[in-house]
Amino acid sequence: MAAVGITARGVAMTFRTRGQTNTVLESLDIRIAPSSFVSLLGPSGCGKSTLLKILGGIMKPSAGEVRIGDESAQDAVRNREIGLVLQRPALLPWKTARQNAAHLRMLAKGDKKASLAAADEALELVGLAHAADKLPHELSGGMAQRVSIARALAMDPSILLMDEPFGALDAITRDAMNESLAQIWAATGKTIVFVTHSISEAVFLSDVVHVMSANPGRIVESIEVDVPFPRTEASFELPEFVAYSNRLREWLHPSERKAA
Ligand SMILES: Nc1ncnc2c1ncn2[C@@H]1O[C@H](COP(=O)(O)OP(=O)(O)OP(=O)(O)O)[C@@H](O)[C@H]1O
Repeated sequence: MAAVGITARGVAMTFRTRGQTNTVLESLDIRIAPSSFVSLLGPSGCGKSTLLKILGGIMKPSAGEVRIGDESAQDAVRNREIGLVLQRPALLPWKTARQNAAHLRMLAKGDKKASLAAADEALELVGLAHAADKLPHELSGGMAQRVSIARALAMDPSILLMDEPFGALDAITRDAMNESLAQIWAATGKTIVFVTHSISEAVFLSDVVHVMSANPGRIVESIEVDVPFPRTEASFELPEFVAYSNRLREWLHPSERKAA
């Protein structure tokens, strides 16, 4: 499917639980360009995951409107335009990597042969073709997460939503996954919305980083990251990479700025 953009206007989200009202998001506007890589960065509990679900039509906001391309968010979900990758890969333990990668597409479309072909292509893209016949217990954490990315890609969504997909991985694996994801993005041109706590991950991957603050969650700054592509390990050393990281750190840890 062709990549599309997302526009959200006046989004608010209030949860009511056990008589308590919690306004998590308020008066939030965001515009995400087709084929862009956008990160939502902010402290724990500021509403990143809630915003991600609203942008992907998975959760209905209390107020405001979300458009995905020229459709309502609900229509985009119905038309299976949204791919989702979460922190835990949640693979079916009795299915091979290939069968897991094909699973959602098979459920959605019922075309076994085409689903397995799409899974093979997606596994190739995530660098896991050699492990297609392995069962989940034979995969490392990074490999399992690659399968979950392949599972989302096999659906050929217009938008890929990723909620801290590498948060449970060790630092070395995480760096490798980030390099792979940058390559996948370049190869597919998908619109990717990525939730993270990590400043360096956000700068490395994104062309726009939206910084969120808490209580209620708002976007306080949107930074276009003008670091040349393709980004590699060497990108971390570039003065502009360090400058963007410092600027984001000041937003996230204002007390450090005052103390400095
Ligand atoms: N379904 C829900 N019902 C009630 N409250 C919710 C629900 N989902 C989220 N919340 C509340 O909304 C707030 C924001 O949660 P959210 O998961 O969006 O934050 P986050 O920035 O992604 O956090 P983290 O980085 O820790 O994952 C939290 O206070 C959370 O308790």
